[in-house]
Amino acid sequence: MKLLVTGGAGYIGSVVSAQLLEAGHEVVVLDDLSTGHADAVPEGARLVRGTLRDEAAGVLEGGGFDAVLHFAARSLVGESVQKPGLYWDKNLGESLALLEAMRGAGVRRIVFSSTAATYGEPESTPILETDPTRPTNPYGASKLAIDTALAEYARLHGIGGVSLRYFNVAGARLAGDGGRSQGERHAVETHLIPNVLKVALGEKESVNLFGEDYPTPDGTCVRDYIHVVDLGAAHLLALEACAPGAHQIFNLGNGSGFSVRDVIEVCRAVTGHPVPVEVSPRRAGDPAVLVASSEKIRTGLGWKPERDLRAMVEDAWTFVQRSR
Ligand SMILES: NC(=O)c1ccc[n+]([C@@H]2O[C@H](COP(=O)([O-])OP(=O)(O)OC[C@H]3O[C@@H](n4cnc5c(N)ncnc54)[C@H](O)[C@@H]3O)[C@@H](O)[C@H]2O)c1
Ligand SMILES: O=c1ccn([C@@H]2O[C@H](COP(=O)(O)OP(=O)(O)O[C@H]3O[C@H](CO)[C@H](O)[C@H](O)[C@H]3O)[C@@H](O)[C@H]2O)c(=O)[nH]1
Repeated sequence: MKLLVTGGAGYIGSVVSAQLLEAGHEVVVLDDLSTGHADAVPEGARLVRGTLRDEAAGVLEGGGFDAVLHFAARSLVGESVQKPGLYWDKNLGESLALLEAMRGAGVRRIVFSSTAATYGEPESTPILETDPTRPTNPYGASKLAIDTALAEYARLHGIGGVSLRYFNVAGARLAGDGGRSQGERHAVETHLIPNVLKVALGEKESVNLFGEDYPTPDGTCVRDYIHVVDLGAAHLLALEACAPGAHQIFNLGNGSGFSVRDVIEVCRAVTGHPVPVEVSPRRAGDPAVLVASSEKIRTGLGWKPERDLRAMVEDAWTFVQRSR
């Protein structure tokens, strides 16, 4: 297939672009490089630099594209609380421009990066796709609005859409001899594992642990971590599953929860560094427990994660060491 990958210069989009190329697809990346890196775009993919609003229609029109994989977004929860307008504009507004561009060009399949943040504070665990969606911040609300728009474009314009609701994505794609590995390198890093690894690298003295008074076994937040390569495999299946006129939603997590202390322990074991911890107050808006039921994608699309938390930390650790 000929595919447009929005956000393909970012962490997840660059990994999935490499997997798509490996599977024999043709890839064009559209990215404004607001948080991505041109050199993360894998060899063999063409990069068009620009926003969805400015460039999507021009790229898609007459381009012979079969489908779009839509990763481009602003995704810092804290920033979204400070600047809700930016998140509505950049996430919902630019996604609507993309959907209109697809409609104009007759491209009918889209796989979209949705998020666990659409659920907000869950009522029960593990979270099912049918559970209530009550986002607690503008980031999650803007992503939920895009899911809703996709359902309308499916119903009214015959688009085939799949929303994948990622839980906590981690790890890296390590390339073989001479190839370029891809992983997380955000200028503003809020995610737990890369922040712990910065301590192991000696770039930070200690890791902040945001809250140890949660109603969880060790008092720290519990999350469901998924390896970025397993996540990518789900995109290939989702692409095949796009059916005109239907919008489907699947959770994407490994289905087991690890506390912040568990994660730090695994990082200590992998790096051999003691990783000092500084306990700080809770981070605003963090739910105590977020664990996915991934039954629907396992039975519906035959997806199965193959990599555990230790593999995620090992690959992220190899990546950051190679990137120094
Ligand atoms: N990382 C996670 O754990 C996680 C969890 C849930 C959902 N997601 C979603 O997955 C997607 C990818 O996340 P990531 O961690 O790779 O983020 P990232 O910031 O590394 O990648 C996003 C990419 O999109 C580009 N971009 C942003 N806005 C754009 C626009 N309007 N036009 C063109 N390009 C634009 C950026 O330059 C960047 O390259 C996002 O949609 C995010 O919301 C990520
Ligand atoms: O330096 C840090 C960073 C994080 N944490 C804690 O570690 C856990 C995981 O935090 P991350 O920032 O790594 O991930 P989140 O669970 O906050 O975020 C993930 O889920 C969100 C939905 O809730 C969004 O989808 C987001 O993009 C995705 O990365 C949280 O309890 C957080 O408080 C720390 O203690 N110290």
